Amino acid sequence: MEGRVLSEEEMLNTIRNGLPPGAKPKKVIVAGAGIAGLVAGTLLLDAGHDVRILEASQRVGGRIYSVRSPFSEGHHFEAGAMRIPENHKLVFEYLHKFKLPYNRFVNALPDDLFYINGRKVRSGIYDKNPDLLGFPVAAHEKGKTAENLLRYAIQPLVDYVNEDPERHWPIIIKRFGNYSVDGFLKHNPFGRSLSSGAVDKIKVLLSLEGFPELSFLETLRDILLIFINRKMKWFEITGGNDQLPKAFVPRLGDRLLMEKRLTRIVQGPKTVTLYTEHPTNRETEVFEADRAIVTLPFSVLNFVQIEPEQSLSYYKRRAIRELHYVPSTKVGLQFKRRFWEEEGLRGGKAISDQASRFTYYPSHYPDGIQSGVVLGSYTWEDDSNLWSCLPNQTRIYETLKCLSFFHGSQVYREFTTGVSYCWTNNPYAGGAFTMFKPFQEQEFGDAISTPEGRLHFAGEHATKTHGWMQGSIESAVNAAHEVHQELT
Ligand SMILES: Cc1cc2nc3c(=O)[nH]c(=O)nc-3n(C[C@H](O)[C@H](O)[C@H](O)COP(=O)(O)OP(=O)(O)OC[C@H]3O[C@@H](n4cnc5c(N)ncnc54)[C@H](O)[C@@H]3O)c2cc1C
Ligand SMILES: O=C(O)C(=O)Cc1ccccc1
Repeated sequence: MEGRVLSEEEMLNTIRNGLPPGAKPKKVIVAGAGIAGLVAGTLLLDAGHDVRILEASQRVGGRIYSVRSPFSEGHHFEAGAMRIPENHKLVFEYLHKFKLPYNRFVNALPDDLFYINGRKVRSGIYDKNPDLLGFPVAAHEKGKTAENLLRYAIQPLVDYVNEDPERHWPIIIKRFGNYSVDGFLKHNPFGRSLSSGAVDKIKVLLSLEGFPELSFLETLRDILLIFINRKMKWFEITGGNDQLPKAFVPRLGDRLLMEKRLTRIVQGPKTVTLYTEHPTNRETEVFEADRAIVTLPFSVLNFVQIEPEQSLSYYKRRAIRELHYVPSTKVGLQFKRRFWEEEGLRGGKAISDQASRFTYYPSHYPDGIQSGVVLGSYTWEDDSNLWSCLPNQTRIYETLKCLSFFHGSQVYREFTTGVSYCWTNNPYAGGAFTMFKPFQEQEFGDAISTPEGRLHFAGEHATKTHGWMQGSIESAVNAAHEVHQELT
């Protein structure tokens, strides 16, 4: 990201101690009350600026969304952000700041269930005999797990980055930013090409199946280097991740203005003006400020008129038009009894080549109850598009059908209620998170976060940590520093 190179230590220090003193107070409008808007707004308010946050919906949190209805007994399911890797220090800094309790999110177990190519195998058994799943790999690829095969393909790249990440990542992006997932694995630039069967094995087992045409480097950075790290510990906020965005509300009070959908921005010589509309009664309002921080996903920002158009650079306007948003659908199902635990699944997951793809079992539930909520299906990209065309009840029925392949007909007897959520259909998100397509990172990656006139930009798209709460917080701290230090 050009112009914003705060180190992790500087960002942690800002969260702990606030923005540096002495800046001239400004009128600041923040568009969007997701975690990025809440962080940026609170930091600037605490530093003495006159802040308002405009949010289109009726809740804070955006893509952090703990769904509690129609579940009973204190249950919920995470329609958005569900797990926090231990190295996402900015997220934990806020969990500690707000004294929010958190517990382990059990991302993988040796008892994880695979139901692939018509074969049902436990993860631990598959590790010992990777050919059990029947992928048509080449002779020299036999006996290797999906992780082994991936590590073989990416090791020269990983070694080069690890030599000097700061200097080498930009070189890697220039050299390999045009590779897709399929392209890099099947036409490997290091002479380590994999067969189609081996690439399919990687995509099905390492959750890349939805991403074949996306930027390989992006999937490497956002998914592979994190998810294949078996030593990584994962966490979740006990009782629901929405407690994090909600924790900002008391400090913001009436500076948080809900049901104000941003429709137009006009940049003037001395001020910036934001126009909003009430989502239902269409009442319009006007807000003028010295600076504005836009945290809307670029997907939905396409519906906001920004004037004069030339006040945005060509590359920024192109990024807003072209940046890719990953579709994602989740289905949460409540059961009377946590039958999966009898199969060793206290947390952990099931991976299938059925439409459900990924299933996650609860790592935690309210004390003293027998029931449990399972994330029955979690899909991305093309896999999610299969579900977005279905009504809620059909999604629930189809997910139960997939789960019955793992757990038998008891799933129907134990099922009590469920709900699904499709981010493609959310008018304030337009998808789950950003991921670059080939070439996009080199062509306009740096333009995403750069300020333009009196407009600043934050959100998960405005970092290189796409798809994580950590990325949103990184971008928010950087944007808050930018606005704070501007002289006018
Ligand atoms: C399915 C899914 C799974 C995920 N899993 C994880 C995970 O496990 N761990 C993790 O760390 N992260 C995960 N993430 C990513 C994480 O949720 C996001 O990176 C983060 O919440 C984004 O925050 P944000 O503030 O950048 O954007 P958002 O949360 O999208 O906030 C933008 C806000 O702007 C509002 N808005 C939109 N349009 C307008 C408008 N016109 N006017 C006014 N307001 C508007 C929206 O309502 C929203 O509140 C996941 C996301 C999804 C969708
Ligand atoms: O952990 C998850 O489920 C996420 O959605 C995080 C993520 C971020 C970027 C790519 C894929 C998944």
